[in-house]
Amino acid sequence: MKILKTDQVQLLDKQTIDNQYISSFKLMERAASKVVEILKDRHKLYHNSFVIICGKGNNGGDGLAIARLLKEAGAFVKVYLHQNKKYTPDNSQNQEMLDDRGIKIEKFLPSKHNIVIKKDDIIIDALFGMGLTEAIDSEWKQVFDLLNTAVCQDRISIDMPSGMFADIATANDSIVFKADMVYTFGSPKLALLLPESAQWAKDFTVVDINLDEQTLSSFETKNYYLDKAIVKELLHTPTKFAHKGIFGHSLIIGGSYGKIGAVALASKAALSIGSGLVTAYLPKCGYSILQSTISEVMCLTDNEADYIRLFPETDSYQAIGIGVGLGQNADTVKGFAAFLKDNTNKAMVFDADAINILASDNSLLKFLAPGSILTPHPKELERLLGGWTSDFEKMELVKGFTAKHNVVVVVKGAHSEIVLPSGDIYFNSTGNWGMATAGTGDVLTGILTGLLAQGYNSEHTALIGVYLHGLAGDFVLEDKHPHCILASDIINKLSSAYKEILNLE
Ligand SMILES: NC(=O)C1=CN([C@@H]2O[C@H](COP(=O)(O)OP(=O)(O)OC[C@H]3O[C@@H](n4cnc5c(N)ncnc54)[C@H](O)[C@@H]3O)[C@@H](O)[C@H]2O)[C@@H](O)CC1
Ligand SMILES: Nc1ncnc2c1ncn2[C@@H]1O[C@H](COP(=O)(O)OP(=O)(O)O)[C@@H](O)[C@H]1O
Ligand SMILES: [K+]
Repeated sequence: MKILKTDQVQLLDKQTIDNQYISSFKLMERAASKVVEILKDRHKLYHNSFVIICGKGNNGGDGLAIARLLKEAGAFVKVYLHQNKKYTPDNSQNQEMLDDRGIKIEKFLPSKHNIVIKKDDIIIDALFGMGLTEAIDSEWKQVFDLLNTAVCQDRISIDMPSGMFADIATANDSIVFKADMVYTFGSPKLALLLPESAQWAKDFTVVDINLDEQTLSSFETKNYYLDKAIVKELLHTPTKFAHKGIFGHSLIIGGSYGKIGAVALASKAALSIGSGLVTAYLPKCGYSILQSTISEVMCLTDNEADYIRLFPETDSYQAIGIGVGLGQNADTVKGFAAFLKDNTNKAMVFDADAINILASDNSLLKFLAPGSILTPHPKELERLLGGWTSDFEKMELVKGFTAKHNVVVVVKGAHSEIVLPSGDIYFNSTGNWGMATAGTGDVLTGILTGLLAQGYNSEHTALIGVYLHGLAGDFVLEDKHPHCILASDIINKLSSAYKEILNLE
């Protein structure tokens, strides 16, 4: 799914109105009724009251329409409207419709408001949406302070949390509504996908309002929301004559004393995603552990007992994943550098300490084979690139890195960002906070290595792998609370993830 910029969203709204022969009022009504349908699932309409805070524009118009539809559905609503000289036509029309139905609108000024929130209320923020052009003025502070601190049942924003920009950074000290849930129209807005937005948007749902497909497909974008449709297109379908040679041989290099489990997880994940054969290369101390943990994985050991000094030959392998549990012993670091220089044509998956070693010696970066995949979590990324002042700046830095070194970087997180050498970024849509637990990154390394072994190119590998990893994590929630997820549970659900994408039972 494409992630659109503000001007594209505005054009798309306009084209939808033209091409579907509907009025802008009708489109607003469609948007409002979709939100009310979703609200019916989120809340028992009769149990709570909705306090709807509306602005002067079409975001406020949405709020007014939602108020009317909620009232018609039997909910108790209280409507506040920013007092203004001018309202958009659809906003005014919705005001009239509320008047006609005897639904009272309380007007307020930002500097002098009469808004009251009670503990059973659900706040709906419809003050500013995609029309936000500048940071909200300090005269609004007391309104937002009240809305953000009042004890209530739920905080919902329509389209965007008011005060938050959709595709540029919002300063940390800005006046912004803090939403538990954002119902955003058409496509996810870029800012909603970035970790720094979590302070204002805990979660979001994309509300499909049937915007014009033809216009949508004509838009250019560098940013995508990685969804099932994209991944389904990329998956290969093996024939009945397939043999394990076709599915490739993966090599997982890693492990040090006390960190053999990381290699076990990555190796098992590589096998479980479909690699034909998997060999693990680890220090001697890992031999018995690995062989007794996973019967299907072959094992090669270094001469050292507790860490890796000499790295293996790679000719027999179609894919290599390196770094999990590796450690940074001086001999390991030396061996790793030599190994990189010997394999400048072999695209690999780099994780954990492999990334840390690259970060501590930038001169090694030039030896990365084109098409390599690096999977840093934010701390590792910081070591690699230095700091950044906002997530928007971070994206630009990563794009510069992937273009310069011709590699794919997966910035791991809630919406892991897959950054391609072209500068295209795919934000993952699967996964949950229960995956923030030991070893889940090792599982991802194994998945990516196993996909590379099957002949997927690096870009497709990263897209498929990150999506399936998150989806498998979501399947674990069918029988476990997020706190109880173990990395190995994710491996066990890879089959469900594959089946879901291919619509198999
Ligand atoms: N037909 C359409 O175009 C549709 C629009 N929709 C809604 O319309 C919204 C966009 O509406 P608008 O373009 O009217 O804009 P908004 O309602 O988001 O903002 C209202 C107005 O506030 C002003 N403004 C911007 N920044 C301000 C600031 N810092 N302080 C004070 N005033 C400021 C601007 O003049 C802007 O037009 C979307 O977010 C969505 O909620 C939906 O109803 C779907 C259909
Ligand atoms: N809040 C979250 N929502 C979804 N996925 C998450 C979340 N937090 C972490 N993850 C995923 O969990 C994995 C964690 O990887 P990593 O930090 O390397 O863990 P480890 O080093 O323990 O293996 C990544 O794939 C990341 O995208
Ligand atoms: K809003």
